[in-house]
Amino acid sequence: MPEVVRISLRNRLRALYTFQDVLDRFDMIADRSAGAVQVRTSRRGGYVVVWAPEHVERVFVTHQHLYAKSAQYRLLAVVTGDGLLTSEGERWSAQRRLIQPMFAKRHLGRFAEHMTEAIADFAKEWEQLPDGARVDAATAMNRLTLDVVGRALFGSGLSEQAARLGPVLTSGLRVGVRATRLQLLFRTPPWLVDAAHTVVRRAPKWIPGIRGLHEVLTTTDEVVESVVAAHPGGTDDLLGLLLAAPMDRRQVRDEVMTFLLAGHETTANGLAWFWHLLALHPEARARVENEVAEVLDGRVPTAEDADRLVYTAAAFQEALRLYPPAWSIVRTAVADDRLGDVPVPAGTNVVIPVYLAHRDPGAWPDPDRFDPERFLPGAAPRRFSYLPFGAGRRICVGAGFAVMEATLIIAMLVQRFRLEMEEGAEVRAEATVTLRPRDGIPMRLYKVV
Ligand code: HEM
Repeated sequence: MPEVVRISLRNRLRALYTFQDVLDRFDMIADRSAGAVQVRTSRRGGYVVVWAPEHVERVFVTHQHLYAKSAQYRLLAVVTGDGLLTSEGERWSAQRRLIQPMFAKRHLGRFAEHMTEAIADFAKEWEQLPDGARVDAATAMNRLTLDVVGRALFGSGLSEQAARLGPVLTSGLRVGVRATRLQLLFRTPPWLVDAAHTVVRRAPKWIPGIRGLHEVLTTTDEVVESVVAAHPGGTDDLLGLLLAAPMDRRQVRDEVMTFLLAGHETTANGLAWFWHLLALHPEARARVENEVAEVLDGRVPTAEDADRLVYTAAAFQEALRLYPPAWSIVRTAVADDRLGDVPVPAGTNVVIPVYLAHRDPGAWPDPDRFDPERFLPGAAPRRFSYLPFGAGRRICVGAGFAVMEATLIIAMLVQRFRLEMEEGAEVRAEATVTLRPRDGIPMRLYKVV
């Protein structure tokens, strides 16, 4: 008999309106052993949660044709249009073929310069602060990663434009969180999700929530259009590569929005958790500091250096294990299937709780312990138990970009600063679109030179 977990209407409403910690619910599910459970939200409604590696492989790889991206992505498409993250079928494969080479190793090397310029500017600001100044690592990393992705996209000349988008993207994400919860908890019919596009663009602004979304859409459209118009073309930033590829302006706009949205909050949250973990583990911190000093000897790092900072990159990957920014990934079955004992009729949402897979004691000995050695060369994590970037053909196209970016950020900040946790600070994870620290990561900043 498949495991069945029931969730009452009262709890669903609480989850929707109070952002009550969904992770607690995951812990409850984790007590079950089969790695696949059915969650009932009403007599007929519900979803399936799977985290055993064989089920994860089936959904993402061997039977991926039976699973489409869930309707929550269609909601996101209100903002990102037909970008790589939200499109499906032929359109998606054509775009993936064009875009994947832009994230190839040889281009990453060129992005590294934009990255280190952005990090150096950010470090200059921190250098102005008095020793022991209080900083929120989460807000700081958000600002920095938006600048990094903005420069990689538009080149350094247009990076202030990306900064204008910061607050707008944050409010867009907030609306997205509510919409996603609603969709998962109440099984919104697909026609209603599709209608959301028209409703949001045409509805009167006085309706609660609509004004915010209108602002997100108009500001982003305006900024992206002005940046595309001002771009000289023929350059090797991402926008230059997109403009040189055979795609129309609308598609370029959608991909720019996709990179901005998919490429900054995730990396920022991964880094925020990294600084928190590093401050709690002085031994690991000493190893990172020593490696950075040995490999760089005080220099600005290059893309090749990022490859040599193996312990530093491993520590970041370990932070992504304990606090995966994409804490769950959802697919919708397009035909009937079965995952172990659990029947999956067409139309069912299948949730892969990445957070749970990353703390499964069967895959990770002493799973709650921060141990970067798990990712050093030679250590082989169990397949389909490490999913910070997803898996299969829809795996994150920016994974290499993100790991290089994080490694460069860590190296350049460790060269100049040491971050300690603020005394008495309480840090709590909150599962929204990304897994973020609910009240930030309050830290104290000390200069090391
Ligand atoms: C630590 C940082 C990051 C994390 C944790 C992350 C996570 C993910 C995950 C889990 C997916 C798969 C979603 C699914 O299968 O439903 C994904 C897809 C994607 N990510 Fe990332 N991401 C990160 C950084 C980036 C960056 C820096 C970029 C671009 C500059 C980016 C662009 C994308 C795009 C375009 C997709 C869609 C790929 C496709 O469907 O073909 N991501 N990301």
